[in-house]
Amino acid sequence: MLNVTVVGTGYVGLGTAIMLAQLGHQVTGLDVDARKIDQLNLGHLPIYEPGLDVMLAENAERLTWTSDYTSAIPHADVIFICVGTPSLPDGRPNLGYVESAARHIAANLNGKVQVIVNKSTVPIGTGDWVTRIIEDATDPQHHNRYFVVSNPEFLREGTAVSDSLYPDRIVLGGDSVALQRMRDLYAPLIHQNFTAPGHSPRPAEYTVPAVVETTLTSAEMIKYAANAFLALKISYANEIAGLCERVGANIDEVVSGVGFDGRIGHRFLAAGAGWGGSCFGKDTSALITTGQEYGYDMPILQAAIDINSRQRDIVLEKLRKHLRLLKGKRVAVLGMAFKPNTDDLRDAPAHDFIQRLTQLGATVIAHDPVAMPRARHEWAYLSYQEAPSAHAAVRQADAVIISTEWSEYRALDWDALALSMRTPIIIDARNVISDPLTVHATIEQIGKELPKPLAVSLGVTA
Ligand SMILES: NC(=O)c1ccc[n+]([C@@H]2O[C@H](COP(=O)([O-])OP(=O)(O)OC[C@H]3O[C@@H](n4cnc5c(N)ncnc54)[C@H](O)[C@@H]3O)[C@@H](O)[C@H]2O)c1
Ligand SMILES: O=c1ccn([C@@H]2O[C@H](COP(=O)(O)OP(=O)(O)O[C@H]3O[C@H](CO)[C@@H](O)[C@H](O)[C@H]3O)[C@@H](O)[C@H]2O)c(=O)[nH]1
Repeated sequence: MLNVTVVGTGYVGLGTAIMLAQLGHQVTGLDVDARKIDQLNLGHLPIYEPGLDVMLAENAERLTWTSDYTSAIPHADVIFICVGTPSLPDGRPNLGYVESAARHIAANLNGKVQVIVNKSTVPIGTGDWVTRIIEDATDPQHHNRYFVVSNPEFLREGTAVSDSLYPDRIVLGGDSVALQRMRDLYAPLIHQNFTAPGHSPRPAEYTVPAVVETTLTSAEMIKYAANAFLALKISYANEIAGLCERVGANIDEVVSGVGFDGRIGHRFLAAGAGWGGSCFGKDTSALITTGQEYGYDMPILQAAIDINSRQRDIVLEKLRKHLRLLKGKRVAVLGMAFKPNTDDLRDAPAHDFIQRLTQLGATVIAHDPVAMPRARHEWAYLSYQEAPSAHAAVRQADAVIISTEWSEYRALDWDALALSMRTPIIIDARNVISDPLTVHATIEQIGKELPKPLAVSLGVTA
């Protein structure tokens, strides 16, 4: 058992802290946001992440929450930095939170061997920079006792529990002494000999994670290269989807046929409204700006970003094709979170849809199964109305955009919903309607040319 402190209790910090407690470690979670710490001390999770609340309760005796660096750092064998690194306007990550965390950590180190782990996604070279911050602030006699490691995080929101407990790989970059401590820390995960929680059992096909040990620099690069490749894959699927629409092919059939090639695979080829979230946009931009700093263009990544932005325009164009003038129209937006099973609204396509529709004079009625309370604060500057259910959002609407593929939207009786609309125009930007030909509505999906709609009761046809 090791003493661990996790600095930053957002999506990654919470996942990390609670996972490490599940492995048997004694963990302190630290955040400067006192409201989050108060909530955690009451046993409440400040984010929505399926299964994490149960794991928090199950491991309560191994978890402590605080905002106080002086009590959280000195006793820790391993200190994780999990603070945010949001984009600056020029695309570079804002390292102010990392710097502040590093300075506070440095001021409270204890002179014994301690490992500081960068889990935040940080530009290449940040590990060395954090080392300098620590060395500048500490007694030179102790410098050979403090080690900085890069251990990037690969969890996805919505599946953070299983991604943390059953990862594909653990990437560890740094000096050999520090990596030995990291292997000790992760031993139950590496050998998969911890007690798995009942609500997230080990998947039958899962064995053990690969452990990839590298230099600090390579570990930092692995994180960006992985995210950029996933973003690229989705943009590629969206680009092919556009051509499918023009030549009469069907993207689902195309992806199915392409993905059976083991070199390509089926995952991350779902065409739709494009990628959102806090990572892909930020990390592709960061990689491009790193390239620029070294005089090296990265045109493939720029194309992935451009295609992703165009994809949001394409969704709105599909709407305007049928609705023409938006002024005075009532448009329902189903799904506000950037993906299902999270309340995270960062870079969600729905944000752009709501903003642009209201700018064009439409009234927007939005619904999300879990993200509406968060949107009330974070999107307070947008003018939309909330609906208590998907049914209520769609009733008497002139059109609906499905912007997030929540399973509850897949399960809706779309034919009945279409009947409740003023004009049944459905822009299914996530291809959730499995049998569009049975719905009496004008339906647009991504990457498919749908036959003419069934007779539409209120007269709008394609
Ligand atoms: N969200 C994801 O799915 C994901 C996955 C992998 C990697 N990452 C990376 O992990 C990092 C964290 O992302 P996140 O989504 O958890 O961010 P987040 O915004 O949800 O959480 C960051 C937390 O850090 C706290 N914080 C800021 N400055 C602090 C300081 N000086 N001391 C203590 N706490 C401080 C904030 O109050 C906040 O609670 C980012 O670099 C991100 O790119 C995120
Ligand atoms: O085939 C696909 C798969 C995803 N998406 C979209 O892509 C975005 C990102 O989805 P996902 O990757 O599942 O969610 P994140 O939680 O953002 O996770 C990504 O970003 C994290 C932060 O770096 C990494 O840790 C993860 O490995 C990486 O998958 C979402 O808007 C999805 O709707 C698609 O459009 N098509």
